[in-house]
Amino acid sequence: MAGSHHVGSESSLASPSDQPHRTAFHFQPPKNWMNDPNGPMYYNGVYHFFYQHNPFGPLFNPQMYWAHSVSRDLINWTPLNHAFAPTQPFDINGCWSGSATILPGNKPVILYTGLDSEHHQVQNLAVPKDLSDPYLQEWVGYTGNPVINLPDGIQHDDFRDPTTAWLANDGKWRVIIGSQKDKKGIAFLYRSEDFVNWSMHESPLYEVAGTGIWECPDFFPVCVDSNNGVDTSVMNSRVKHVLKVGLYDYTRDYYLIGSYTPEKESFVPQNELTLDALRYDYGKYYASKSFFDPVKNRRILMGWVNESDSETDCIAKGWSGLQSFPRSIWLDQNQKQLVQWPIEEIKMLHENEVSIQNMNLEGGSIHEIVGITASQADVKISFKLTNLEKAEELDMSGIDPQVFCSEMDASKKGKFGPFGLLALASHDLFEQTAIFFRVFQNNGRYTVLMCSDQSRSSTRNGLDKTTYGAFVDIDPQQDEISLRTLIDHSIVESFGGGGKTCITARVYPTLAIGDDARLFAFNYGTESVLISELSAWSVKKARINIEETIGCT
Ligand SMILES: OC[C@H]1O[C@@](CO)(OC[C@@]2(O[C@H]3O[C@H](CO)[C@@H](O)[C@H](O)[C@H]3O)O[C@H](CO)[C@@H](O)[C@@H]2O)[C@@H](O)[C@@H]1O
Repeated sequence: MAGSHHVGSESSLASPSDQPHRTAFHFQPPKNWMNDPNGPMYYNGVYHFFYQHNPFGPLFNPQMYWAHSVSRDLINWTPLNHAFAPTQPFDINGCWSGSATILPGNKPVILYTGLDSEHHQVQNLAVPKDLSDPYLQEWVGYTGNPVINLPDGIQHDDFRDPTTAWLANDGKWRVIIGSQKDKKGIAFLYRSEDFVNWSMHESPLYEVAGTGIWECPDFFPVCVDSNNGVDTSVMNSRVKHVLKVGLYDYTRDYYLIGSYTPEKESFVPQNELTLDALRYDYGKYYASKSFFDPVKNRRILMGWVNESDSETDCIAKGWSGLQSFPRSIWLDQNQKQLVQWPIEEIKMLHENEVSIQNMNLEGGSIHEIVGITASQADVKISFKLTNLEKAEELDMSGIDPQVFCSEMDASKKGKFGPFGLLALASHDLFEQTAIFFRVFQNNGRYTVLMCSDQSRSSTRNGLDKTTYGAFVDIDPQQDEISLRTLIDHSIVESFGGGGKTCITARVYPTLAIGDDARLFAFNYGTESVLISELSAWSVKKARINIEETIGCT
C-alpha cells in the first residue's frame, strides 16, 4: 500500500526570508498540499498522524495520498513514506479521509474512503504489514476491499470519511460515515462483529435536513465530571456523547452534545444543528478529528487550517495547509459545551518567559510586550473588569457575532472594548491582527464577544482577511476574561474564556515578519481594564517533518 513517494524533507530553518509564513511549531508537510488530519492514534509508545497529501503539488487534487508522520511527544514529528497511495481498484482515484481504531489485542486498523475505478466512494480496511515495526511504516489493504460499498440511492460522491469505530456490549463494532441525500446531511451507521463484514443499520445515527453533505464526522464520549478523556468505546452514565460534523457547504465543524443508547442506536442531542450551533472553532478550521491518548488519559483534537492566500501564492510558496496545534478537548462543567486547550507539551518549546501582574490598561492605551519573539509566541492574558455597570447597553440576541465583529472592528471604540492583543504587529501598527473582547449589558445580563480581526493583518491585497467572531459563555462579574493566543508566523490560534471559544486565523504580514514582528496588549475602549495576569513565551522551533533518526523524537 505504501506509495513510492516520500513526503520530502523540511529545511532546518524556521522561516527563511523567502518563506516568512512557514510555521515553526505547527504541523505541516515539508512541501505540497495538505488537508484533513487522518487516523491519529497512539500505539506502543508512538503517536501516529496521517494526513491528506497531494505529493505532486501545492494545490488540492482528488488523487489523494495518506502521508504518515510519527512522534513520541506530539511536538516533534518524523516523516515516513506514504501509508496509502491510490494504486488499487478500490482506491485508484484517491485515498480519502478515514480513522484508526485499536482492536482488542492491541491491533491497529484503519478504515478510509477510496475513490474506486468508477469514482464511487467506498470504504476500505487496511492493517499494518508488520506489527513488530514500532513505526507501522507499511500498511496493507484487506484483500476483500471495499468492506463497505456505496448505499443504494446515494450519489457516488456523497459517501465518505469513516470515524474511529466503537464497540458496544453486544460485541458489535459501530462506525459512522458522512453522507447526504437531497441536501439532508446524514451520518450512516454501520455495524460489524469482525470489522470486515459491515451492515448498515436501518436508521442513520443522526441526520438533519438542509445541512448538505456531512464530511469527516467524529463521534466520541466525554466525561460529565472530569476533564479526562476516555476511549471511544466507553459508554456509561458518566459520559455524554459528541457528534461533530463538517458542513461542506460552509466549511465549518459543528458539534452536538447528547445521549447515545447503543441498544436503540439512538443519539439524542441536547442542542440543535443550525448555523448558530456550537463550533469547535469560529475561524478557519475544518475536517478535524480527535483520538483518545491513553498516556495522559485525554482526548486530543487536530483540525485542518487552510490557507487564506491565493492559489498563485501557494504555488510560489510550494506548500499549502497547516494543522492546528493539538488541543485537549473535554466537556465544560456546565455540560453545555466543549472546552479546548493547547496540549501541555507546548511547555517543551517555551523560552524567555515574560510576566506582568495587575497592570492597569487605561482606555485608549497600548502596552508592548517585549522580551519574546513575537512571531513565534504563546501568550496568556487575563483581564479584570470593574465598574461593569458602565458597560454599553445592547441586546445581542439575534446578532451574528461574526458580522458584528467585522462592522465593529478593532478600530471602533466602545466602553468595555475593544481590549485584547495585537499580534504580528509592525512597529507602526500598520499591520496587526487584533484579537479582542467587547462586553455589553442588557437587563442586568452581560454578554462577552470575542473577535479576531484580520482586516489589517497584511499590506497585501488578494488575501482572505475575513474577521471572525463568537460569544464567550462567561459572566464577567464572576470570571476574569482570559485570552490565550498561539502566534506562529502565519497562524494565530486564540482561546477565549479558558478555551470555551476558539478562533483560528491565517495571516500573511509583509512588515511584521520574523524579528520585526511585535506584540501589544491594547485597550481602545473608554473604560480602563486591569491586566490581572500576563504570561508570554517565545516558542522554539519544533522538529516537524525533518528526516532524522526516528528514535530521537
Ligand atoms: O481530501 C479529500 C477529503 O477532504 C474532504 C474534506 O476536506 O473533502 C474534500 C472535498 O473537496 C473540497 O475540499 C478540498 C480540500 O479539502 C478543496 O480544495 C476542493 O476544492 C473542494 O472541492 O472533496 C470533494 C470533491 O472536491 C468535495 O466534495 C470535498 O469537500 C473529505 O470529505 C475527503 O475525504
